[in-house]
Amino acid sequence: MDRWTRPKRFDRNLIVIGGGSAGLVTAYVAAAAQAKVTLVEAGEMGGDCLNTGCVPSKALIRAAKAAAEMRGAARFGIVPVEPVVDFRAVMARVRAVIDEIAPHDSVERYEGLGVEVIRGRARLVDPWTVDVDGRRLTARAIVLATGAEPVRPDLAGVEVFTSETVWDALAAREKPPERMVILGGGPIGCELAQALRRLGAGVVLVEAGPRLLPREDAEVSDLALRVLEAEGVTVRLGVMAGAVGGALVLSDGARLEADLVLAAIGRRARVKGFGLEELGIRADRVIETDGYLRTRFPHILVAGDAAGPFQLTHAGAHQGWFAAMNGLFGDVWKTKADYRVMPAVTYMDPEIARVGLSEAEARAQGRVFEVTRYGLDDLDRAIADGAARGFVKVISGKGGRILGVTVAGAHAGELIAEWALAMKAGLRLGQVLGTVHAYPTMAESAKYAAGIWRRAHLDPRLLALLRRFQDWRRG
Ligand SMILES: Cc1cc2nc3c(=O)[nH]c(=O)nc-3n(C[C@H](O)[C@H](O)[C@H](O)COP(=O)(O)OP(=O)(O)OC[C@H]3O[C@@H](n4cnc5c(N)ncnc54)[C@H](O)[C@@H]3O)c2cc1C
Ligand SMILES: NC(=O)c1ccc[n+]([C@@H]2O[C@H](COP(=O)([O-])OP(=O)(O)OC[C@H]3O[C@@H](n4cnc5c(N)ncnc54)[C@H](O)[C@@H]3O)[C@@H](O)[C@H]2O)c1
Repeated sequence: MDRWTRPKRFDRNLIVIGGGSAGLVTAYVAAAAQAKVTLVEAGEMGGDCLNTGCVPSKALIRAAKAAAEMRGAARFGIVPVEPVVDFRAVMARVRAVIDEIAPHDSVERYEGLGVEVIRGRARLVDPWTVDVDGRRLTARAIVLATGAEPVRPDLAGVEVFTSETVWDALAAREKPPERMVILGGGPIGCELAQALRRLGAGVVLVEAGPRLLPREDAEVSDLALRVLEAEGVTVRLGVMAGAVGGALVLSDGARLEADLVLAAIGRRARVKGFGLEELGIRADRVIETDGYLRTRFPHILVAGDAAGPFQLTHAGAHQGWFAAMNGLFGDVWKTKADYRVMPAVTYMDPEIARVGLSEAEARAQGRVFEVTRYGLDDLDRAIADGAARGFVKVISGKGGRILGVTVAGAHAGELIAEWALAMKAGLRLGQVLGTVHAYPTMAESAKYAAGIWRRAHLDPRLLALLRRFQDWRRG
């Protein structure tokens, strides 16, 4: 720190580098706190989520669902049809959805909220000064919200696309690829494998580890595998892809012909080329921070994918509040980023959603816990909807304290919100059970899961006593 002299005055309270979900929220929160804040974005406003991540993937998934419903209509007594997929029109809609959402993240919107937005590449010159294409700005605090980029596999001679480039490659095609290889069975790989398969692509999904979605419990991975295979995705587990003479060859010797190779093998923080090394700010897969999101300089903070560990849009937005507050007020008052209740959803069909601990995580942490399962094949609404597959799995502690919930099933991404609220509010399973849920809804699954937990905790002595009492009352 002694190498640099702190300016006596600053022209801004806060500079935010990066206009993705994390940077946008950071800037907005700072402006709401009446700070003079400047947001610098080198590429597209909205970052990864809007332009190459959540939004295009969810739009594609919706089109794929329409195709799957047409194929699967027989179970409703409707003659099924093989959909004619106009792939150009599908990709045009994906683009149109991005364009329709773009105003939410636009320069105009944020300027209206009191944020100064500068389009250009930012570089840290010293711990308080940012250079944007030759223009120097100073600020009391700086938030790095520079996001993450896809990890690229070492496949010499093979053209490999990533989530950053695959959308243009798909949009340029008349038809979905007949032979698509997707590397990586995480959320991106699983979501896109199913969606593109449903739209008519031939898909081989290659996962180096022994199961898909390795962050989830094994039964979730099994469900994802069964679903993908049933829909015609070829899943290869436990193999690595390599390149031999420009062709894709798996570690078991299988040679894969591919029209399009997509790597979805993880994402790492963007850390190069904007002055971090020169300031000695350490970074590997993410930029190193403390619990307050501060780097080794307490006034330089990080939010979003660049900070990790979640790499989710709403996690970045959540961190944005802490980064803005700790950046603006950290010298007098600071607060640790709170991750206890962080939902995550993989938008396969059925959706897979979790908040809090998985069973494996509870075990790894040495927690005393119990597992309650409720099968959605029992739920009236799920049966009526032809969606009677999946489960709710609750990890609970003493007295029904909710430690974590996984929901795998139709609308799981919506259902997890109730569990997130329950956890945030410190509600126990008994209170979920005591809440009236409308009939017939998928949300009733929460009440039924809580009911199973309750039944497992009934006191047999009290039941015996009650039985005797009722017998006595009959005379
Ligand atoms: C295919 C796919 C699907 C996804 N689906 C979901 C989902 O359904 N739900 C979910 O929660 N998450 C999802 N994600 C993850 C989500 O997109 C990211 O977690 C989120 O976008 C990260 O936001 P961020 O603000 O941290 O970074 P980014 O959105 O990457 O924003 C960083 C911004 O910083 C800019 N920048 C970088 N360096 C500089 C510099 N030196 N100067 C100026 N600007 C700079 C970049 O141009 C970029 O716009 C998905 C990701 C992918 C790839
Ligand atoms: N619905 C969502 O919330 C959503 C959707 C997409 C992405 N994301 C976020 O984006 C991030 C990145 O997603 P992702 O799916 O790219 O990464 P990931 O890290 O979640 O999964 C990558 C997978 O690739 C495997 N892998 C690694 N190297 C490999 C190789 N050489 N060959 C084959 N497999 C290999 C890993 O074992 C892992 O299963 C995630 O952290 C996730 O949080 C979220």
